Order: sequence, then structure tokens, then C-alpha cells
Amino acid sequence: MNTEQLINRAKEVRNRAYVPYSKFPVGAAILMKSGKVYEGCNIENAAYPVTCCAERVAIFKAISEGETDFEQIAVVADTNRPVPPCGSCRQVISEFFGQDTKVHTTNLSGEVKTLTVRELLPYSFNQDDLTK
Ligand SMILES: O=c1ccn([C@H]2C[C@H](O)[C@@H](CO)O2)c(=O)[nH]1
Ligand SMILES: [Zn+2]
Repeated sequence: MNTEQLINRAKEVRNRAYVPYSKFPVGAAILMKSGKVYEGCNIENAAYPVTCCAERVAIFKAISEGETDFEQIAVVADTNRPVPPCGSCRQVISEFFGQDTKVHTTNLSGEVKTLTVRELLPYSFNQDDLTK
């Protein structure tokens, strides 16, 4: 599975987004070190803040299956620039992914901007900050 194929998986799952409110479907696909792929789409709610982003759906699916070795993630939406993950997703990505792991942000025009987790969320609050 190469990056292009992973992006295509993200595009496919984007079609299953539940977005009656924003009408802004997003897809995410994660390649695990095991070779397995987890996909996620955004799932909205009439109580707007209950919404879960595509990235977090994919991450939580992997974690709930006992998979923790994340290799890379691709995210896609129909945006003018490669879609930037929101702050909450950056924090969750930073919790579970290695700091050098690649995050491919993309759009339907085919633009790809690849960042490391560190670049996506510098100076992040993490586990180590909880103990002095
Ligand atoms: O990276 C992103 C950015 C936004 N959204 C979702 C949340 C909401 O359903 C809609 C509009 O913000 O897009 C994602 O899933 N991922
Ligand atoms: Zn998000």
C-alpha cells in the first residue's frame, strides 16, 4: 500500500460521511505498521459539538481493535488547499502517533501536503507534562 493508494481509500470512505449539517464530507485512512488499513469519515449530530472528525473515527477504530502501531495517515476533503486537521484531531494524533510519523493532508484537486506529527502540532501537551 503506497501513499496514493492510501489517499484513494480516504476518498472512498469520504463518501460515507454523515454530514447533513455542514455538507462537508471528510475521509481519513490510516496505514498501520501491520499493513492493515483503518478508515474513518466525519459523523455529525444535531447537537453539533457531538460531531466526530474523520481522523478521530479512524484512530479510535484502530485503538479499539487493539492496533497501536500507526505508520501514516491520509486525510481528504474538497478544499482549496490540502485540508488541515482540526486542533482536537492534532492532539489525538499526537497522543498515538510517533512524532516523526507522516500526515498526508490532501484535497480532491490532487494537492498533497505531507507533514510530520511534530510539524502539525509543535510544543504539544503530552503525558510527560503530567509528572514533574
Ligand atoms: O480535518 C477535518 C476538518 C473538519 N472535519 C469535519 C468536522 C465537521 O463534520 C465538518 C466541518 O467542520 O468537517 C473533519 O472531519 N476533519
Ligand atoms: Zn478534527
